[in-house]
Amino acid sequence: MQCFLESRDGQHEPVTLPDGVPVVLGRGPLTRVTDKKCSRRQVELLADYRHRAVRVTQYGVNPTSVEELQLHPGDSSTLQDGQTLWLVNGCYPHTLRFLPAPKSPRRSLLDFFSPKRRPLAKGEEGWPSKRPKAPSPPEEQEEEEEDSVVAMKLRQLQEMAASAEQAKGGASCPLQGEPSGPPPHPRDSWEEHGKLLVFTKEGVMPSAKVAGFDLDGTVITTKSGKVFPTSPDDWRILYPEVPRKLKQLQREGYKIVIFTNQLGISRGRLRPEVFKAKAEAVVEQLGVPMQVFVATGTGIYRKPLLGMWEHLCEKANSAVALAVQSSLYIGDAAGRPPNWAPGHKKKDFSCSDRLFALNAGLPFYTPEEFFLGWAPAPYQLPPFDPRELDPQGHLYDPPDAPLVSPTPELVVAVGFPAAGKSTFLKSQLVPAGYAYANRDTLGSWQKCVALCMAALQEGKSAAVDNTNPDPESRRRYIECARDAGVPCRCFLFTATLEQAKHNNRFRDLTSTGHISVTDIVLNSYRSKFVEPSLSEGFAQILRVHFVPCFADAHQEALYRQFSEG
Ligand SMILES: Nc1ncnc2c1ncn2[C@@H]1O[C@H](COP(=O)(O)OP(=O)(O)OP(=O)(O)O)[C@@H](O)[C@H]1O
Repeated sequence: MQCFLESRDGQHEPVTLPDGVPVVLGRGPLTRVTDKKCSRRQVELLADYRHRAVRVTQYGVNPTSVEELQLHPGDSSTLQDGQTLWLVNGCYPHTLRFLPAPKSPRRSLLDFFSPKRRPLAKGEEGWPSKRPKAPSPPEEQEEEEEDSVVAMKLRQLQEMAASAEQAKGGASCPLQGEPSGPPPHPRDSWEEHGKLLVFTKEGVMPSAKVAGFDLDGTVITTKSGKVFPTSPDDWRILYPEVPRKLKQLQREGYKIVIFTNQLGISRGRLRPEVFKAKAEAVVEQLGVPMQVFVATGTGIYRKPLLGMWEHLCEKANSAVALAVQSSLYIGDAAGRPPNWAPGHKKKDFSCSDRLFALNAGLPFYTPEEFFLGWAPAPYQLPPFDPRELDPQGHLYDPPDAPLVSPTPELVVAVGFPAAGKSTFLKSQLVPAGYAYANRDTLGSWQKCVALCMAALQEGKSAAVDNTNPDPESRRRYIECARDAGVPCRCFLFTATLEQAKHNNRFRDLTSTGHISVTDIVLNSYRSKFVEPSLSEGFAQILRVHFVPCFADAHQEALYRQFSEG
């Protein structure tokens, strides 16, 4: 028996629903849904093969429907074989299919899977608006025929995955749910993907359920008692419970994976061979086949960013889809405050493990909670939460002020580096004809003043895109506007220091040609900052808020991850 959720409008390949393993679906690459009304974690689906049904639980804000029944957040309902699930707001219909062993198809695959059907909205002709009638024998036959075609398509995908693996010299890896089951990893191996190293121990099995662990402070600690190891063999297993618990997880079908940040490697403080030998020795001592992901530098692989997790999902689990809600992640960088438990005086050095789990949607535990059964400790998340930014938020205050002036003016930006000044001015003012002055590109503030003066004399407006933290830096432009006889407005960008740091990291990851801003530069802005005031000579001060807007879903997914612990 196999169970699939099939996109009725052919938007994506059928999603496998393993028996008893919760699968969370929503906006994202799996469903190809980009609609913001659909949460990334819209519904949880739990298949029950014995009753040929799936329990649907809504997590998202907007309604998911099971046939005619509209759910609310937290509601659950049962989806039966052949029934339709509308992912959100009556859109994105999916049919539940339980398949017996595949039969040989009587129809071409292409008949069923292509050409792509146009997405239909709920109620539109061609989609059931009511529960389907009890199938009569001919309908049953028709359904069986489609079923076998779906099954064959899946088999074909499996064969493609297997032959791709073979072509790479790896083992053939059937998709999850096939009777033969994926084979274990044949031999110990290391792979390198830029700033990512991956060790796979002989015998590792792919699985939908992953038990992920941080390394230092979670699975091992130093023998010396120092915070940092004093030599390559300065390590020991953190708690005696660790190997026992890992073996139990393995017996329960979890794949054990370690995710570790080792910035020292790219900083030249730790030789990769030395760390590799240590990782292999730790795995050996734990006595369980596992994978070890090592982020050797900054960038997308470094926790809390999801590069390592995504690599596991996409390239290192033999095409077996991961069930995030049934997986878990354990780490000691959990944002716990000082004295979080008796005898634990120090606060956690960071929150990056908890944030990594939050970014991935993984259930999270500290080592003490997981291995020792302690009660959850208090913790603090960073002050800036990229998940909370509202794309419908209002852009500036006061809201009744004109954004663009019909008569010439000079606009002076004030804000942290990476607050979003250039993006805003280039998208809002430059298209309206404002000349644009930026010290980074022109080279000096004198050249900025000259460019503004020239534009104003031509009867054009101008905008100055510098941080301008204090009255002295702003005065040059106020005087320039006064000399030209035009008003000068201040656009104060309200993004906080924490958000500016996040934006800066995002910019480093997504664009080239901009020098990364250091914390020293950001802190220098903060210490120089003097709130702009009308008394400096501004005609108006507009407070400009950061309203997120992204080129595509991939960029948004990256921006909305916590990027530093
Ligand atoms: N509204 C927005 N939505 C999403 N991302 C944004 C938005 N505004 C800016 N960003 C991103 O934030 C980063 C910093 O933005 P930007 O370069 O505009 O800042 P800035 O204040 O001009 O920086 P600097 O002073 O260092 O030149 C960029 O990666 C940009 O793509």
